[in-house]
Amino acid sequence: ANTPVDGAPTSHKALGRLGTLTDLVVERLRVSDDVAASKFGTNSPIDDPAREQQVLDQVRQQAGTLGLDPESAAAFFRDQITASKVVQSGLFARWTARPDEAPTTRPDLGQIRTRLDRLTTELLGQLKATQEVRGSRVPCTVQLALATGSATVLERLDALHRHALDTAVHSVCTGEAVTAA
Ligand SMILES: C=C(O[C@@H]1C=C(C(=O)O)C=C[C@H]1O)C(=O)O
Repeated sequence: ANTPVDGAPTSHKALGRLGTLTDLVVERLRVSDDVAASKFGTNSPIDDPAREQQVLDQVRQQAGTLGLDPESAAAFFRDQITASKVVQSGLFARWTARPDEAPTTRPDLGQIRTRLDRLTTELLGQLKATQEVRGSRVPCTVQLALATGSATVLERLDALHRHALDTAVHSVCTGEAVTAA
């Protein structure tokens, strides 16, 4: 599926019925690189509880409109937030240890958050679209392994982003984010 993010088309890459969902999860992790670049060397902390609350409020509201259980959707997004902070702290550590690898430009956090808000809507759409397959535990586990495995190869994820991806998808098949309202 072609999902316009930031005006630019992104092509569907990861395989199987959870491929598009996984692509969006990876996209959000990549945006976390930009978040880290916007905060590194500034007073902005990696942890921003007020912003997290705003993200989760948007999630609960839009989930309800879609007929997804708001708390299950919020649980999925708490994992996305945890995964984003895994990426951010990993990159902070990397850039502190090797300043030559640190970003030389500082993107605007406000613009990045607008992009994250659009990804929230797209991710919720995919939670809705995958409700059926996510509800069947064994097929879901197989599809998730296929999607994350192919995304890891095709997107050339490094160890940090692979670890963050595992964190981000860990409740996809557990029923946590599955239930209809
Ligand atoms: C991505 C950010 O960093 C953290 C992660 C968040 C997220 O994944 O949505 C929200 C707030 C921060 O705790 C941010 O500050 O926007």
